[in-house]
Amino acid sequence: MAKKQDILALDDIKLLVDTFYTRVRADELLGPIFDERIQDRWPQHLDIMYRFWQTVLLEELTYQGNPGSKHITLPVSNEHFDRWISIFYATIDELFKGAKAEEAKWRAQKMAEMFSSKIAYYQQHKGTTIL
Ligand code: HEM
Repeated sequence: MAKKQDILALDDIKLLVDTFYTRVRADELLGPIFDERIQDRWPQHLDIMYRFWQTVLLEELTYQGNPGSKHITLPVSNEHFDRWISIFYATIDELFKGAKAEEAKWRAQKMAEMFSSKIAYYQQHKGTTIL
């Protein structure tokens, strides 16, 4: 197998995103939640996620959006975020190695913590957001 490299270009981002969401869709816990919300918009979702990670990791500013608002009403809890993070980390570690690969895991973990606390607040306060 070829030696693992860091996430350096858009093709690397596409490989990461495609591999990760193929696994997410096949996962019995997360797959139905994504499919229920995204339905037939998977090509668009993948394109948004290429842009998101391109902006975060490569500093090429192609993503504009408000990810928090897309997650707040999802029927998820810590269990779902733990699964998301575990699939994401495994995908990164299998495909890449280096500073950007570590940064991707760190960023995802921070966003998971933020989404998870906002969602918990929303669920406990009958639909009030703190966004
Ligand atoms: C339980 C965990 C998660 C679930 C179930 C989930 C689900 C979703 C779904 C269904 C969408 C599409 C929303 C739509 O188009 O209507 C989405 C978008 C997105 N997610 Fe997540 N997500 C999770 C965790 C995360 C984490 C940890 C990150 C951090 C990198 C993340 C980043 C994003 C971004 C950037 C978008 C695009 C928002 C936009 O349209 O601008 N998600 N997520």
